Amino acid sequence: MPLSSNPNPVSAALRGAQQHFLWAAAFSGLVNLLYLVPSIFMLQVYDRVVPTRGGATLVFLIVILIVALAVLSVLDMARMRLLLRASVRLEKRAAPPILHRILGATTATPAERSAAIRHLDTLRGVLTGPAILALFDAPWAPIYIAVCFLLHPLLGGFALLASVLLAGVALASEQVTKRGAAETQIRSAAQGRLQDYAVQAAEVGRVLGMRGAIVRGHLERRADVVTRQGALAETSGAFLAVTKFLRQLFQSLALALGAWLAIHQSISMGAIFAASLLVGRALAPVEQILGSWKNVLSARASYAGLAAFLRLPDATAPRTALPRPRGAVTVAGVSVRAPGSDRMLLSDVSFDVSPGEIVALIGPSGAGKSTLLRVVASAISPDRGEVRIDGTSLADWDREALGACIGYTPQAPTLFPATVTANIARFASPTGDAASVDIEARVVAAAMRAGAHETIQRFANGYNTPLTIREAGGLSAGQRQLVSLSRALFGDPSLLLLDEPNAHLDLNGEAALMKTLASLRAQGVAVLLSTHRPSLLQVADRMLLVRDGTIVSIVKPDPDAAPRAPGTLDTARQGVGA
Ligand SMILES: Nc1ncnc2c1ncn2[C@@H]1O[C@H](COP(=O)(O)OP(=O)(O)OP(=O)(O)O)[C@@H](O)[C@H]1O
Repeated sequence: MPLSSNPNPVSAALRGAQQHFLWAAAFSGLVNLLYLVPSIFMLQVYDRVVPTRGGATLVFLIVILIVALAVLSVLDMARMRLLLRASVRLEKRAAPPILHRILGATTATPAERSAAIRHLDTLRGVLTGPAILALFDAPWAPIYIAVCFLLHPLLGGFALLASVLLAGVALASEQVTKRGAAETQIRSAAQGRLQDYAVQAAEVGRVLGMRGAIVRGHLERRADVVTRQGALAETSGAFLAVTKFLRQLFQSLALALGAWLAIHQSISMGAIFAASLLVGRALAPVEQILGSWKNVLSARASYAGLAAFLRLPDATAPRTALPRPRGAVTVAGVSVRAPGSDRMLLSDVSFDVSPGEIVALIGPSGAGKSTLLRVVASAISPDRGEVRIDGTSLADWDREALGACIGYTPQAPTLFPATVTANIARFASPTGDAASVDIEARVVAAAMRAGAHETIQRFANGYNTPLTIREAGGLSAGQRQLVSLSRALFGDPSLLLLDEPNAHLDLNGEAALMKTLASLRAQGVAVLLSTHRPSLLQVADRMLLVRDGTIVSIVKPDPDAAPRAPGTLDTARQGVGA
């Protein structure tokens, strides 16, 4: 499916479900016409059956009533089913591009990402909730008012006035609660995210005696949200109470007006009760809409939120297919600004990495090494400048195709809650037994190259060990790094981007990594890595010293120099920087 052909798949999906909405609207018209039947029944019973004592007429009227009410129920069910289908269609058409965008939009904040799918769920829920039925019923209120006019112009005028008054209350409610509802929703979502994070960080909080302070912070934010929600519920509750009061009053006043008109022999006895029923029916949608106004508001906010989210640039949108890259990297004048501020994390950085070359980024903490690697990996987009792979700008590569040829280990080895094999294979799905065997063989080969094979074999279920969401996947930091490295080497990448790949490795792991890097270089793989430990520099062809977001010098290691001992990187840095 073309994921980027339509910038807003939600509106496209809703437009695609137009037929369903049109039929639901048509059925609503019929349903609302049939709602008139009880009023007509009452009119006929009072005006025809009682005065004439016509038993046969009564039976006939009852049969008509039963048939009409049965048809009404069937139509009601049919329109509900149509709306259900529209919501399924929305899920099918909008969920895939939204999920792709959630993972693909490089400029989205975590809050925007997690809100996006919630917005879709809210919209889907509203499509099958009471609010939409009330919205479908509302346009038919004029029918009842028109019938009231047919009974007597005064009754019609009264029904019209009552509807306008109730609609006014609904509009006032919307105006008063709109801003508060949006603000409460934002604060409640932020509170939820902070709470989730605190759960993940509970261990550190407990050990460092921070629990009391963390709980206090949560309670303050919760109290704020609860107060706002309470105030909102109070306001909308008051509007709902006023609406209920007015509707009941208007319904009874309609009866009184009918009686007065009957006394003056302007209408029949039956019309008294029919008028009351009709006015009640005309006012019901207003009350229903007000009762589910919160849902209508959140649906509107969700639609706007999704539309804004879908306008964010998507680096992973499919592009024209290009041949498999050789891995030649060109970084040209790249600058990156800290999100939401003017602070430069990278300023006008330029360099290149050739196939078969190992380039190491070194420099003090916070210098910008990880940021640079993330830009080259296309995890974030630069504010200025560009990165080209084999001469083609990253923006023009198909990210899925390019990603399959890149090996990347982020600074924190992020693994997924799945088996070790699935993690290393990047969730590659076999389409037959042979393909399955092939994937397993490639997973083992990647793990062997990363020096992770023996370690993985010692896991409880070897390569089939499922990693969990909690407790860092159930692996030690070094084990996670080995699995992350294996994943980077899966699929014979032509470009390796390794952010401190040896930070948690023991001496054996580090030696295996150096051997693997040397052999990958011989195979023509381009490697860009960052490290604080000197050992990896022994295999580097060039070192770029990064400081304050710029490359301050480029150094080629002296092949005749004695191997550096651990801990001598700072001295080396000072040397290269001089
Ligand atoms: N998401 C972010 N928002 C704002 N500033 C950020 C963000 N990520 C990183 N930075 C800032 O960017 C600068 C460079 O960080 P980066 O992680 O690239 O440094 P590094 O050289 O990799 O450091 P280290 O060696 O400690 O890993 C730091 O000053 C950091 O505070």
